Amino acid sequence: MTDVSEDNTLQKEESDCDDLLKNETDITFESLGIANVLCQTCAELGWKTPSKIQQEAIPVALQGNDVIGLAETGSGKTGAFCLPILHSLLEQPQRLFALVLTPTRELAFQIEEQFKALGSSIGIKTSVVVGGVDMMGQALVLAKKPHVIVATPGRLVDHLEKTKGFSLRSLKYLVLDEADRILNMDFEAEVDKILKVIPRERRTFLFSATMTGKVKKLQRAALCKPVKCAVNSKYHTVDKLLQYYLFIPAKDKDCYLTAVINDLAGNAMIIFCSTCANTQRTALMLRNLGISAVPLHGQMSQAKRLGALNKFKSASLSVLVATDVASRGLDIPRVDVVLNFDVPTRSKDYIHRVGRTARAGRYGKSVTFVTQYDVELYQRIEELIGKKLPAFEIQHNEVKVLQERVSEAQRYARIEMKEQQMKNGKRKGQEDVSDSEEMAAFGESNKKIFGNKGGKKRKRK
Ligand SMILES: Nc1ncnc2c1ncn2[C@@H]1O[C@H](COP(=O)(O)OP(=O)(O)OP(=O)(O)O)[C@@H](O)[C@H]1O
Repeated sequence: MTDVSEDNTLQKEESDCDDLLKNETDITFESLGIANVLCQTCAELGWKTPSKIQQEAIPVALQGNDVIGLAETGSGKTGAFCLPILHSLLEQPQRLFALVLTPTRELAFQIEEQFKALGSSIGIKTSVVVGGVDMMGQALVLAKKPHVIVATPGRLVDHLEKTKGFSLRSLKYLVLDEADRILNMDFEAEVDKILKVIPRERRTFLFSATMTGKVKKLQRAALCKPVKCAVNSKYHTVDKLLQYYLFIPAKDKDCYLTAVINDLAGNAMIIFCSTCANTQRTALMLRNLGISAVPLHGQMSQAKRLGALNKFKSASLSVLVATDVASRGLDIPRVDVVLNFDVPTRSKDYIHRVGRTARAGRYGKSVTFVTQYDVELYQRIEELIGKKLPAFEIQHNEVKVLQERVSEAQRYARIEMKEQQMKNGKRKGQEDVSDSEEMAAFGESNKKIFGNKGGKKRKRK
């Protein structure tokens, strides 16, 4: 469970809450109709007042409507669907009460945490059903009939088809979180299968920071007279996010990345790359420069994925290099900076990626690296968000100075990649290099290339 009051140096000047969480009309969780016992838990979590999307969606949900919730990243959408479900569960206790579908495994665990935290006083039983984890263990947990299941669609379908005695015929609530993504990620077939085996008589909630035509399609298939609760226009980024672009020659990308990391040293940052292979290569190169970075991508084992994320969350390392597997929903309050090292090919992913910072009223910064090959993609992003971004200021001559050390680090990274490929016997770009001890040791031994400058805590800018 995250704590919005957690300190974050970049955001010193922030107030306790921003417009998204501000309450100018004395609206409280009580006045929205939420049961006292749950209001008490909100207070204990430091949630003084409902966020705007919560103010909009909770009463509509409590009246028994289907809801389409559209609000900025980090604006409390999870609470907006958790609380009405928990309230309803209190009124009508039942096992296998609600199902939440999410596009990524990490997000599933995070949403479960939120249910557990908000439902701690009412003895909620939850279960996460995601791929990459033993089916048998999950089947045993499902046999105990939790109140709430948070799942990725593929694995849930596996259980529906193969696990004896498991059925969702009594389900009362279905939530599609990051709804547009679930469809984009070829989950459509799985979602359709799930819809066929759950009752028509249920409430359905769709939530996302971005909506697509495809969601409207799903809306037609699964929703019953939904009420749209939209806090902002379709493609909005939060005001406390300072967004920049950096136009650079493609051949100097790694040098510029190193320079920007140095420039922003001391901040916790997520670097987004487009492919698993580049994620891995970039993390290796940074480690070889003495910057403590770990990769997070879909070709890593689930244990390593969670390990990388937990290390980053616990502040034991400051740089996470990730694919879009980390772009949706992850709520890590300490993220100060997002670097789009590769421009996202799907413009909407930009909104979700940069939304990993500047959450719940904090400040944040993002820099998108644009090379001569990315201009069109980048222009599409500016069009989508409806603004022209300023250039990130950097001393270009200082970047050149890094060339030699970066080349050396690139060379070591290439060797490491090859070694891993040979070890794993997989084809290029499919290896599962992550933050293994082995790799950490390699990074350590190569700190001499760069000293520890990049990884060292420096005064934040
Ligand atoms: N009413 C509230 N008061 C204070 N903090 C809140 C409140 N509601 C939610 N939060 C906190 O705000 C943060 C962001 O919430 P959440 O992860 O639900 O955002 P989101 O809108 O789902 O974002 P994304 O679109 O990126 O998934 C979390 O740390 C959560 O605990």
